[in-house]
Amino acid sequence: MNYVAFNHVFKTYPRSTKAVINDFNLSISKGEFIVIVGPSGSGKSTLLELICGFEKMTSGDILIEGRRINETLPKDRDVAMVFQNYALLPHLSTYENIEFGMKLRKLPKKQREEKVRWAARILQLEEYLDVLPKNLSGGQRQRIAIARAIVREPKLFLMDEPLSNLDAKLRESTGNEITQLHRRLNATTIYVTHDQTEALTMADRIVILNEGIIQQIGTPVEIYTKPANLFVATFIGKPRINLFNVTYHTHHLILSNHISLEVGSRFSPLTENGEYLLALRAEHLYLDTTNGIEMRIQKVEYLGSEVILHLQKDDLVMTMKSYQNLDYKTGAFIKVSFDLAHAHVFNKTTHERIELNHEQN
Ligand SMILES: Nc1ncnc2c1ncn2[C@@H]1O[C@H](COP(=O)(O)OP(=O)(O)OP(=O)(O)O)[C@@H](O)[C@H]1O
Repeated sequence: MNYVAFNHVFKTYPRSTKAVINDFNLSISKGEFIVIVGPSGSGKSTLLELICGFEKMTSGDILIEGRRINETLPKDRDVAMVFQNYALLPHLSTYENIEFGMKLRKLPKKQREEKVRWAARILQLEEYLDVLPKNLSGGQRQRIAIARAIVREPKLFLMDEPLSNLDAKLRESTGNEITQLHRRLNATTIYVTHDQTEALTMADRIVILNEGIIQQIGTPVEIYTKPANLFVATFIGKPRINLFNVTYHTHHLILSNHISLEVGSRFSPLTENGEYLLALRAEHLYLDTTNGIEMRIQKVEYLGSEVILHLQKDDLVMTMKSYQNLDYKTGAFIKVSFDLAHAHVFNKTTHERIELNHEQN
């Protein structure tokens, strides 16, 4: 049985004609960590509000353990939310903040204490139990918010950009803590972010949302290596995937500048003289002094273990990642070739992925 299920969920806000959530369908297994990622305004927060019950669906159903929760009051839905701004009570200590919800639910004092101590141990908050939130770091405050959620032992955890107020270093360590905590508690989680790196590093499965419409559902590897459409290909991956307008002609892809790339039978699903979008990630370009296209280095981004080169030849621009030679100079010329075994092709009008023959090169 699906642990959580969304069936044809729609949401249109009053006085609006556009669906902010448009036919959302998703089944989640118990213990899964689902990351919903999309740009600003894609409907991520709205979706969480529908799950909590803070907003009402226009149509559709949400089920938890097979039970329809459409009409269930927010307080009875058994979901716990962790917000980006922590939402801690400023006049209460760490201990009291973690305990607060249990007090409201009138749990016996002894049980409350056991749970606070358990959560504080897991989230390494034991030394801060008497401290007020204002005297703690952002990372510690977010850990209190998570502790407060886990003591509820809810059926479902919802996390709304919990790392977005933290600096880069804390974001990484708190992200790792959330992943480890999830493994330890096996808590079913829906985590919302606009950050594709968080999605790739944390998720069991990613749901990519744009303008309220699911673009793709898949594991991080599936999403990265087989983007379902142009939106997914360009939204996921850093630097942004290279895009080229191409025409397919007698086993060749013709780029702008009339550059012609010979391609094998892998590309045979393409129509003769058809126009397509070719997409290739920066790590799939390589130095090729014999047959490469000569490009000028416009900019060098040195990242320590790798370098990103911004290359140009007339109206052809692309980025290339290099891991071996890191000593490149702006203004120099290099010759590069494409590793077409990793290329993606999209329909120029619908932007949908076209499956190539994967076995052959
Ligand atoms: N209460 C509301 N009334 C009317 N429109 C709303 C309301 N809340 C959100 N919207 C609209 O719904 C769309 C989706 O907003 P939502 O906040 O869910 O997106 P989001 O992906 O969470 O964005 P962000 O990452 O910026 O928080 C936006 O166009 C927004 O303007």
